[in-house]
Amino acid sequence: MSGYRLGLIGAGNMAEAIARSAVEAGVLEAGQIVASDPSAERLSVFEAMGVAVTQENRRVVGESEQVMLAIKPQVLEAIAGDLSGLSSDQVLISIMAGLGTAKIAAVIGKPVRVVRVMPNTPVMVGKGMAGVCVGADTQAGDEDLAVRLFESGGEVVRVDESLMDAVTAVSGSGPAYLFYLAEAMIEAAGAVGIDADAERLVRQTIYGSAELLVRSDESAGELRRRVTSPGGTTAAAIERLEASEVRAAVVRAIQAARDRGRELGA
Ligand SMILES: NC(=O)C1=CN([C@@H]2O[C@H](COP(=O)(O)OP(=O)(O)OC[C@H]3O[C@@H](n4cnc5c(N)ncnc54)[C@H](O)[C@@H]3O)[C@@H](O)[C@H]2O)C=CC1
Ligand SMILES: O=C(O)[C@@H]1CCC=N1
Repeated sequence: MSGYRLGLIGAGNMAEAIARSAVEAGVLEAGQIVASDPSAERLSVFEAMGVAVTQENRRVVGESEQVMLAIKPQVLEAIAGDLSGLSSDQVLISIMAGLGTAKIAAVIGKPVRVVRVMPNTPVMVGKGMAGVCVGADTQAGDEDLAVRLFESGGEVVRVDESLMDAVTAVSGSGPAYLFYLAEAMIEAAGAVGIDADAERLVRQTIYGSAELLVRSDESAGELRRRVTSPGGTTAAAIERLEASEVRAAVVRAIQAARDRGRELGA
């Protein structure tokens, strides 16, 4: 085995964000990473970072201490043969939604030391949230590199694997719910007559509110109540949201995401 510390199978958006934050934080040097992807365009992005690149997944498996699966879950079966060369010395880190550690080992066809991580896209700006769990065949400390990688791009919480689909639904998919809200607020700003400044008003409002939520010791509910003067403008809006059962819709949406994760892993 040659000297790569981390081999990335799949050089897409998440792999790029993870490699960039690891290199920027000094967890790994670019020269300690190799990435494989069928897309020459994606590989050129990694090459520009100083990462070694290849279109052969087998080379990544053969030359890396730890291998990260950053492909779509639907691609795993097609590349199972490429992963059959994994040895008992290697750790396999998976960021794929849905697929459990036992399922991954079953598809590969032998016991594998699988560490499962569910990150999210704010890792691109160093503000990610990742859930981490380990599979049955791991050894003490197998998750250490994964934890350091994802701590370099935000925060890490260790969870039981039974909760990974739930974590995926809450924080993995979570950024999309907030972007959806932003889209709706920008549309609404237009509907009440604001044109050029709509994006700016909404982006800064979400950014400032997120920072307030993170920095404050108060609950989200209390922060909301402080904006909501009795009989005022916010109360009028919240009454309409409650009447539209938006809170229940969010619960159902997160349950649907959790259930889709279970389906992907079945
Ligand atoms: N996008 C997100 O917000 C999050 C995604 N994930 C998980 O991360 C994984 C990757 O997602 P993204 O980076 O968003 O997708 P992406 O589509 O940007 O990256 C996937 C990459 O895999 C490559 N690929 C396709 N077939 C391949 C093969 N046979 N061998 C090697 N590479 C191959 C594609 O060319 C692509 O570059 C997924 O499993 C997803 O569930 C996890 C958390 C958040
Ligand atoms: O939508 C997905 O399946 C992936 C997993 C979490 C975020 N994106």
